[in-house]
Amino acid sequence: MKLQVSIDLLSLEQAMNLLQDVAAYVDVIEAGTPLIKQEGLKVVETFKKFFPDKLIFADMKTMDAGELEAEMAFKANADFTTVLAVSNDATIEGAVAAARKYNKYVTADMIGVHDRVKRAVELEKLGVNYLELHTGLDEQAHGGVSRLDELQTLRGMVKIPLSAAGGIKEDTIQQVEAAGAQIAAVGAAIYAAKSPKEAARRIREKITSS
Ligand SMILES: O=C([C@H](O)CO)[C@H](O)[C@H](O)COP(=O)(O)O
Repeated sequence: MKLQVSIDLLSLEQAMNLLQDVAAYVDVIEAGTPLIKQEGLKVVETFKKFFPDKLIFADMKTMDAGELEAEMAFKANADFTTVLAVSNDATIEGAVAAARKYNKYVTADMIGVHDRVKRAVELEKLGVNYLELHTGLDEQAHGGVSRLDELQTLRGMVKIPLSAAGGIKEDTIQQVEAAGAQIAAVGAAIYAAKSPKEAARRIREKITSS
């Protein structure tokens, strides 16, 4: 399982400072949606420029204009972009077309989807590369927790790789891996830790495969 650091900080400077400490422990660097909205896609370009060996994940959370927004992310050197699973199939198809054109990946973020099994099967047919089971920050603030049981269910339903995001911590990372995620996205448990470097190192240590 790959470890992704989700950077929901609000400035490129803060993000780069964080990465000096934690990049060595992660496989994927995520430019969080608020960070992209605050600073623009230059964050994605900068991450790739300074960390060319890492996969760069642009959390665009595209809801419309799928091909256009995915292309914007890939032109900024993202390896992954996200499209919201709740969006129209035409939006998903547009993002998939851009991913194929640039030979990159599109992840469908399942945030807000009610029938996740049904939508997962549809998304696989639409050609997305990854499915992200995601408990968003607002949902977490209202008691939402990681959906490990659903991760296992989806693992049995679709062949494409699964990623997990939302509230993953040092003491749950092994359950995420055991449930069948190929990527675990960890945000606050790293960037808001007293020592982000130590937190990232400990989380990395708990992952058995790579
Ligand atoms: O995608 C995210 C959220 O929608 C805000 O951008 C987070 O990066 C993702 O939920 C992981 O963050 P943590 O829950 O802090 O681990």
